[in-house]
Amino acid sequence: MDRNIMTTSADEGQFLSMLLKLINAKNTMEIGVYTGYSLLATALALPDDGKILAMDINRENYELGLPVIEKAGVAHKIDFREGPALPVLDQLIQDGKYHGTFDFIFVDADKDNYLNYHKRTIELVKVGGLIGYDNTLWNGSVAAPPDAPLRKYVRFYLDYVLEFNKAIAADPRVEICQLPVGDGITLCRRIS
Ligand SMILES: C[S@@+](CC[C@H](N)C(=O)[O-])C[C@H]1O[C@@H](n2cnc3c(N)ncnc32)[C@H](O)[C@@H]1O
Repeated sequence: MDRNIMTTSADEGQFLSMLLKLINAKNTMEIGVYTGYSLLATALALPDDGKILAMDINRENYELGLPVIEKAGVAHKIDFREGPALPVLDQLIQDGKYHGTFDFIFVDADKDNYLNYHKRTIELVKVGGLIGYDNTLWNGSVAAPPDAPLRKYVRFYLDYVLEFNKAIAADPRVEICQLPVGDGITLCRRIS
């Protein structure tokens, strides 16, 4: 199975929930929804008037998990947009009024676009706010020797993940912390 369509693990869901409560997040974004596991964890952790702008190229998978979100009574917090996330982010930036407005942005979509997402999310998250990038340990492959046997999809995205990890570590606009939760989550706190 393509790792791009697997769900966040239970420990990541618990971590997200705890984190969002700790930072009193209200206005959030999720890039890469799939069937909505991390979306549900986020929606449950936000206050009743909290918001999640959620994007995915596939609405069908989102709708598969939607009854669970509805049953949990948190669907009203979600604004789901079907389609590639980059044009939506560009639109928000162009609009102007969304600059520095998000408390938390969770990125869990196409790994080859993480740097493109970062160029945009850094403008949209508030100073002091957090961006979480999922899968930055990439099945442990980021620390594997060059000749390690890797599954095809892991090998395919490895260079993108390595490039992203290097770039984010050198970005003076954020302080980062890479956590060994699930498949690795890198938290970036915008500092300027
Ligand atoms: C790993 S899954 C997301 C899992 C979800 N966060 C969870 O925890 O259950 C990645 C998702 O990213 C979506 N995706 C891939 N490329 C995308 C793009 N360019 N824009 C928006 N979503 C995309 C896929 O359709 C897939 O549903």
